[in-house]
Amino acid sequence: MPSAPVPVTNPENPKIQRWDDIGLLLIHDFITEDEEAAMIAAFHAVDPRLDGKRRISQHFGYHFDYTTFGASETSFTPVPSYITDFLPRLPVQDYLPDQFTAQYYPPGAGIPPHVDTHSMFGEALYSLSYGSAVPMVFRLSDANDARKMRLPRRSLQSSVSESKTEGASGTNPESAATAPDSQTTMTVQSKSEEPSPENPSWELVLPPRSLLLMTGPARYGYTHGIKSRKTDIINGEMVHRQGRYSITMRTIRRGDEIGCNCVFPGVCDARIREEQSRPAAAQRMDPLEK
Ligand SMILES: O=C(O)CCC(=O)C(=O)O
Ligand SMILES: [Fe+2]
Repeated sequence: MPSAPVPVTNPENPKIQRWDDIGLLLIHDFITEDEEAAMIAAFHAVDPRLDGKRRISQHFGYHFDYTTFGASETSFTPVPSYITDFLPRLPVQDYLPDQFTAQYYPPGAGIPPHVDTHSMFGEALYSLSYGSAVPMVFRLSDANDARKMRLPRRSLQSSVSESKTEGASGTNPESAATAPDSQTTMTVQSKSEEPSPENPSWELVLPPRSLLLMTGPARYGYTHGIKSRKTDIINGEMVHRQGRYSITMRTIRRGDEIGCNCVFPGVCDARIREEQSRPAAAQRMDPLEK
């Protein structure tokens, strides 16, 4: 798989790498080793499991509501200080995240490629990595992703693959993979039946203690995911996966802010809702449906 496009590194601060054309920013050593150790201890004080096969998630702040696919206004878990302590260091300070998902990936676990919901969350989407490095796979979305995001949910459920492989779902992983009440390995088609993607995917290694910020195309038009596998090739060397942790941080949109007018309508939940509420004849004429 091709490696990531070459970033620009700020000579005054070599810890910061930017891919400005697609809206990605990676800050190395965003947290200290002491902070990392405290965060891992805090995670396992709540849930001691280390050796399962699946991701384990802990939610803080406003919870995700699986019926509205937005934030729940009634269900709130106080945000621990190990998170609030680093918020003043985030690169975007105009608005701060208020929804946090801490996840533990046992060695081998991944997350299907997806685009996080556009309409319900602000542009800045963060992933803080700790515990160990993992390659994140990015791919500019294509017509196949757009098609999959338009499949009725029931048909997604009924075509769940027997193979239990994680397939590209091009949707929010909260619905496809982490929802406690949904099947965590749901896939639309088995991999062998998948049409080849039009756009190449590439991997970006997320080192432990690094902060990834996705904005613009990286946030709205690219899918991101982590392959489920036991080994990775990192800097040309085969490395056995170790337990990895991440905190995904999002800012909930409320009231009039809910919606999206991005330039990636194919994978935009706001556009899909709009299309699907149009009369059937107008839907048939939609160029995305061709
Ligand atoms: O674990 C990560 O770094 C990313 C998780 C993710 O993509 C998500 O929760 O939407
Ligand atoms: Fe995501």
